[in-house]
Amino acid sequence: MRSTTACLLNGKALAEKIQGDLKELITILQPKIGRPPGLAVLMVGDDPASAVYVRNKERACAKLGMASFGHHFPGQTSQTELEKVIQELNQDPRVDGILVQLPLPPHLDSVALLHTIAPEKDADGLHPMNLGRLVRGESGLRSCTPAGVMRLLEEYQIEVAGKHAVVVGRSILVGKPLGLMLLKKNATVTIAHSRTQNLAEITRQADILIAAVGKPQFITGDMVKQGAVAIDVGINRIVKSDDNAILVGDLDFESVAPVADYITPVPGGIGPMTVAMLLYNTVLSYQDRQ
Ligand SMILES: Nc1nc(=O)c2c([nH]1)NC[C@@H]1CN(c3ccc(C(=O)N[C@@H](CCC(=O)O)C(=O)O)cc3)C=[N+]21
Repeated sequence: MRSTTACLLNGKALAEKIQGDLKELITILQPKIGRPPGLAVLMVGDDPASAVYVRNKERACAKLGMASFGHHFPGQTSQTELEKVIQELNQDPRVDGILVQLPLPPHLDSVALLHTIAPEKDADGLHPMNLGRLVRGESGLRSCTPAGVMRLLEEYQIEVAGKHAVVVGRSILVGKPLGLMLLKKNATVTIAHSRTQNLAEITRQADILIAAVGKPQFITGDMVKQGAVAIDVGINRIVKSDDNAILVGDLDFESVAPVADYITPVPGGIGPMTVAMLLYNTVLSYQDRQ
């Protein structure tokens, strides 16, 4: 047994630093451009977790001097109506970034909606044009959560080239784009998922292990190699026996931290980085559209 525990990758602190830098950049750009950057956030229905994230995003915008345009629709809003709103936002000169909060109610076709967003305003990097650029290794707007993971690794000067990165989870929001970003940085990438056989055998090979499965405390210490970098993308609200709710990740922090060299906490890890990268994308598109 080692007596040491992993070094914490402080996403909250880095997110604050990034937002401070963006605020300064906005102060310089705004007199030239004549308006602040604007982010439109579309939310459909009343998922309480989504409502919290949307509020966080709007608060962060306000702190930076950005304009946010919140569009909250009832759960039964039609595809056609949402597409119409997105088309108007595409044309709206005050709007630099458009984000459709996922997941959407099941009657809506989220892929078709994401296709409606103008690629240059696609703050979430989920339009096929931006995903295609990512596949080709070209520059473009990048999905916020995976971009946040890469930025955090960079900040702590964690070597990616040549390392074995194992991403657990294959979602379009995180797993797939993150696999491509790691590949671009010359990692050897494995994407594991719910149908992977002998998962622990594979995760134990990871120099960099990323948990993005959406299952609370799913990855335990015995699945992690000594000295690995453990990144937790999960955010799960669980209710304890005393009825208090707490946030936990997809990593079992207690058992992973003693084994890993670096670990991200939840909260305070990748969550705040996601918000910072969303604001970063919006400011990039603000700068580029002039
Ligand atoms: N189109 C789309 N893009 C997204 O980026 C997107 C989405 N849909 N749907 C939902 C998920 C979730 N998400 C989070 C953002 C910030 C925190 C965050 O700030 N978390 C804080 C704690 C927040 C709390 O206390 O609940 C932390 O980890 O420290 C968490 C989760 C973005 N998502």
